[in-house]
Amino acid sequence: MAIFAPLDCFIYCVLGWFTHMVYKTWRNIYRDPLVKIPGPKLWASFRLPYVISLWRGRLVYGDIVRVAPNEVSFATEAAWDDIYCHRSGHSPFLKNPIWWGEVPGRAESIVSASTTKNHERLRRIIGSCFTDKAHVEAEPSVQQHVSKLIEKLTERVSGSKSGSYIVNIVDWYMFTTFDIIGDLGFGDSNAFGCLDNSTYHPWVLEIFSYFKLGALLSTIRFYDMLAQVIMRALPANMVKAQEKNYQWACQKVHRRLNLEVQRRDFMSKLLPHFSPDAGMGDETRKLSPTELENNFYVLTVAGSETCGTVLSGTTNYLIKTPDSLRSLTEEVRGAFQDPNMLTFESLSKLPYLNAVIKEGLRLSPPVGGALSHVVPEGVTLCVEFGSPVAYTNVGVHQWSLYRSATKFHKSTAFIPARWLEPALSDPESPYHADHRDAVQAFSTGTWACIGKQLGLAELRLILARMVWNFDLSLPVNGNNVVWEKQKHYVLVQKEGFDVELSMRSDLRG
Ligand code: HEM
Repeated sequence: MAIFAPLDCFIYCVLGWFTHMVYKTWRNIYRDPLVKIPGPKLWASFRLPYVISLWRGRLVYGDIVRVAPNEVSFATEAAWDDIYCHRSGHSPFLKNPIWWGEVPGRAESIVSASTTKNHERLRRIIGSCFTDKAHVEAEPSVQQHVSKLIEKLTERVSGSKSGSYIVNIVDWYMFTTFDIIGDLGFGDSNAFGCLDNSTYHPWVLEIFSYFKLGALLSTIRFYDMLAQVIMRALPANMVKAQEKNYQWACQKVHRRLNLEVQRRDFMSKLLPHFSPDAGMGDETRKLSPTELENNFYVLTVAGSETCGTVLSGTTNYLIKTPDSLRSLTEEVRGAFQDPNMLTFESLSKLPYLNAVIKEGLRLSPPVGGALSHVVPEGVTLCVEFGSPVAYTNVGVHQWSLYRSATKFHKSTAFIPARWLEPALSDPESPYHADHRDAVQAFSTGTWACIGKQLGLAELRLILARMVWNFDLSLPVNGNNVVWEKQKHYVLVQKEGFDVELSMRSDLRG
């Protein structure tokens, strides 16, 4: 009987692995059902180039691109419906579990629900926080925090000898959006106290660091064994800090749960759907305590960072396109003599403000990369490229779609007019043929943003109050940021930038 020495065994293993890799690469490039889909051969051969690109915070571009052996990124309007909307007679394209893996000890949330049934159930329950009635009831809280933002900035501007004050506006927007969500979510108008203290609450800062870390760790899940090793090797203090961060939010939830007050916040809407004894496994059941905790955690993050990004991006473009800023300022000031007249309802009717926001969502979507879903069996997608591609990861790449020169005239320029007359109805307008329906920054279909109405109302109110109260400009010596040069780790890694604020001349005291 031949006995292999350990060195021989090792060499045979390496040779075997090498042969397997060569075969796999050859098959990925020449025999895979996705071979007809355009994309760099290297990316089609291995997942590593895609992972490296994500690690570097860079997004990939192209209309339909095979970005990894089993992943295709779409920048086409049709893909919105194909991937994210219910298609009669077809199974749904479920979320890619790589990005929404289970966290041990936590119940599923609306964004991580692994089955359609549980997602439907959670969406129905959480939807009670976002009805038209809930929207009206949320307005006083939102108004209160936006007024505080203006008050704090006014103090700074009026206290400055030069008559103007330079602020890192990203921070101030984030202070505001987190304070709003802290109030609506935890029923505590000072849950984070960012505006009052003019600084980030430590919990918020920690959350920011987890965005990047979470995205990086998710990419490791593409390599199952490596992921297991790395997850086990994570420093204990890091894991502990993350758990502490989560527990802080849970405590806030329980504090609110025990408050015997009538508040028109998210909890007041969820209480009828909550039961401390709710068990698992029954799709009609009420929210259990751990579900309540995790879903509040998700709402807090989903409802703040996103709005902060769009406000920051839109302002960044506005201060660099003075004509747009002037038109917006004139519209808002011309429509309202008093800041109390700026309401959810009245602002929803301002054409230029809404065009500015649409353009802001186009050029600074909070989730720029593709929201990855998995193709179910028996479904065809992008038929021009061949056979059905079951189990392929697919998603609409918002950043590529919205900046595509074939879909938008002067696609990288900030032009609110593309959303208004005459662009809408005049075929002579260079913007008439723009693919406006392609812009779905809130996503669409089954998993679309449940907080869209609230998000839009916040964007309108904050932007409108800013230009109603202040003259905004790009400071000569301030910290500037080119929005499109920032890195993306699923969400935009926002760098702060400065805006110069001065009181509008007729309000100077
Ligand atoms: C400008 C503001 C916002 C933008 C652009 C935005 C964008 C998005 C996008 C793209 C998704 C889809 C995510 C996915 O498929 O995984 C989403 C989902 C979601 N958003 Fe928003 N969002 C915004 C504001 C808000 C606000 C204010 C809230 C709540 C307070 C919120 C709560 C949620 C929730 C709970 C989901 C998950 C929905 C589901 O899976 O059924 N969002 N949002």
